[in-house]
Amino acid sequence: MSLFQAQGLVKRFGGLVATDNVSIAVEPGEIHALIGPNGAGKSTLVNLISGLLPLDAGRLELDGVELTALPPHQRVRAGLSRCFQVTSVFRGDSVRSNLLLAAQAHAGSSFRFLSRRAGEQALMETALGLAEKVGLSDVLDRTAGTLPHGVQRKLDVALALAARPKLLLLDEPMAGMGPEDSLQMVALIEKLRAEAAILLIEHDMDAVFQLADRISVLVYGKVLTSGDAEHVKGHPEVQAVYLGTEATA
Ligand SMILES: Nc1ncnc2c1ncn2[C@@H]1O[C@H](COP(=O)(O)OP(=O)(O)OP(=O)(O)O)[C@@H](O)[C@H]1O
Repeated sequence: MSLFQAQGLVKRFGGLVATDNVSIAVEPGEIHALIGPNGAGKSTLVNLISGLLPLDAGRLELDGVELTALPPHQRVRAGLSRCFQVTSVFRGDSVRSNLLLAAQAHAGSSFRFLSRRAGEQALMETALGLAEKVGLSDVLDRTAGTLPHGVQRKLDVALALAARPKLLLLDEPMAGMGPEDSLQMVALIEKLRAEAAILLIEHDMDAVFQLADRISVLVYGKVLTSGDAEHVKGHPEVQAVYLGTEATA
C-alpha cells in the first residue's frame, strides 16, 4: 500500500475548479514531483494536503492514518511536514536558536524521563544533528535573516525535518536560487530520500528530471499524466501544454 494517498481531491473557488478530482500517491522512499504551468493548481493542492485550505471533496491518508479532517498541526504530528515557498525561518534569531526551537516544538514528551540538563543536552544534539544533515554546521551562530537565500532555504528544510516526517512536502525549494545553490539543494533532496518520502513541487525542470522517480503533470486542476521522466518528456500533450509554455516563461 502507498505511504501517502490523496483520493478524489476537489477544491472550488466560486465557479473555478482549482483542484478537479485529483488523486495522487507517494510510495515509501519515493520522490514524486508535481509540475504544471502557472495557475495549474499546484499551490492549491499543497495547501489542501497540508490542511491550510479546506477540501470540498476527497480523502487524505498517510501511513494508514486518515488526515482529511485533521488541522495542519495534527497532520504534522501524523508525519506530514512542509517546507514553505515563503520561508518559515525566524530571521532575527541565530541558526542554532531556530533549530533548537524546532527541535523543542517537536520533542513532545520524548525527553520527559531526563533531567532538565540532560533534556537540554538532548535537544542541542538534535539541533546539531539537523544542522549537520542539511550542511549548516558552519553557520550555527549566524543570524538567520542575514544568510544568503540558498542557506535560508536549507534552514527551512531542517526545520521541516525536525518534525521527523514520513512525508516531506517541498514547495518550490529551488525558487529564487542561482545555479550553484540549486545544485546543492538537488544534492540535499537526494540525500533526504533516505529520511522521508518526498512530494516535490518545482519549476526547475532539470532538478525534477534528475530527482523524481515519478512525475505528475497538473493542468487546469487535473492530473494530465503521471510517469517517470522519460514518459513525461515524451508525452505530446505535456510538451505542448507544459514544456512549451515553461520553456518561454
Ligand atoms: N484563494 C483563492 N481564491 C480564488 N482563486 C484562487 C485562490 N487561490 C488560487 N486560485 C486560483 O486557482 C487556480 C490555481 O492556482 P494555484 O496558485 O494553485 O496554481 P499554481 O499551479 O500553484 O500556480 P503558480 O505556479 O503560479 O504558483 C488559479 O486560477 C488561481 O487564480
